[in-house]
Amino acid sequence: METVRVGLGERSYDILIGPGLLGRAGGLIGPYLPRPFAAIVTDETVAGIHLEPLRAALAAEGIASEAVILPPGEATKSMANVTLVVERLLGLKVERDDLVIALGGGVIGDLAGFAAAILRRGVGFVQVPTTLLAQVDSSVGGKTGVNSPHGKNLIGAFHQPRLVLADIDILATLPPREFLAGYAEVVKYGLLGDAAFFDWLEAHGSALRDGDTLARLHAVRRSCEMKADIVARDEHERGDRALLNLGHTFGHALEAATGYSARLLHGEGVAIGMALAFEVSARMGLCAQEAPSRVAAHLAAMGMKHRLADIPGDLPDAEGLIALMGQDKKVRQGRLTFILVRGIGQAFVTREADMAVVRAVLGEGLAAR
Ligand SMILES: NC(=O)c1ccc[n+]([C@@H]2O[C@H](COP(=O)([O-])OP(=O)(O)OC[C@H]3O[C@@H](n4cnc5c(N)ncnc54)[C@H](O)[C@@H]3O)[C@@H](O)[C@H]2O)c1
Ligand SMILES: O=C(O)C(=O)C[C@@H](O)[C@H](O)[C@H](O)COP(=O)(O)O
Ligand SMILES: [Zn+2]
Repeated sequence: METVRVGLGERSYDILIGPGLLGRAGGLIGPYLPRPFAAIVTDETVAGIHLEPLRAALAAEGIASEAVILPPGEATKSMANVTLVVERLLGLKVERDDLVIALGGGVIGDLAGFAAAILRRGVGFVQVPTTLLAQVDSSVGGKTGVNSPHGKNLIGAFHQPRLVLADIDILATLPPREFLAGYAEVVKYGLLGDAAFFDWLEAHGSALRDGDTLARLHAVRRSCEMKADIVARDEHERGDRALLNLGHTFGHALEAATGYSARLLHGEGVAIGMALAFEVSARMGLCAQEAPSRVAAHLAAMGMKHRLADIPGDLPDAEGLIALMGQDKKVRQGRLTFILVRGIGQAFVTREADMAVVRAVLGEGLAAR
């Protein structure tokens, strides 16, 4: 088992990464519980595979548990479900000092974390991420929340978990499409700040995809190290943390345009958004033209969606997509913020993107559909 520490003063916590952690959950979570009880929030798909092993591991250490089970999918991340979860947790008499366990992907982690943040004005929670995306990204850093009809993640709170348990073995049951969507956020770390990690992913991405445990362990650990470092520097996204949003200004607009449906998973939108951010950067003369080609080549080699043409069904035109970006949380004084690049591993945050270039890149991508 490896440990990555998120250094946030009195809100610091450990990310434990390794195989077989779910079976040890009772022993690992027990020390954080004031009484032998935990409430678990999960979704139907994850519950069918991993809930009973978790409950058995807790019971083995004398910890009783109750579960709240939601439907799977991005549409679950709504205020209606926050209300439902909070009311169920209150019904279970979850106390201020109890812990909520989020067992699932980013949808469950974001929603359960937000429910914990507002329950009795804040109870603690533990992340047990079950997707690659959640292990490398959403379970770390304390961004919790849900979508609004106005846009992605617009309602939420910063609420750090007390502990993250990333069991690598759990990824064995993840469908390939979900694995690749999570892999987009892994690639993001290389592209935003670690060119050597991107080199490593080019060499080992297929082994990782095909189930190599050591490769998965390395990718999850390196991703968590990078995220922990950025979050410790800028917990509330006043500056550098926005680097973690590489590809997301585009990606979130695409998710809104596809109705938060199975047409486009979050990670798929991020992969396409990163390819667009690299293309915009090259056209603005910020980076060499080889950079977007290299990014697109790796995403394609992994079998990932990486072009607007890869999204099924209708999409708004370029103006429509730019209008959707208007609700992005990084908008300041009406100006869009983009994460652009000077090369692989050299991302930066800017409000000076050339909107004519953005419009042209979107227009060409849409025309190729
Ligand atoms: N808070 C953050 O910092 C942050 C970071 C990145 C993404 N996110 C959010 O995360 C969400 C996406 O998360 P996600 O990609 O994990 O999606 P998800 O939570 O919808 O999970 C993907 C699908 O896989 C299923 N699943 C989960 N684990 C499984 C397993 N081990 N075996 C089989 N099936 C399994 C789920 O039931 C679901 O159908 C988005 O809402 C995104 O906005 C948040
Ligand atoms: O942790 C962060 O900060 C991120 O930006 C990570 C992203 O991968 C993630 O999708 C996050 O939820 C996006 O945040 P938002 O503030 O743009 O909604
Ligand atoms: Zn993301």
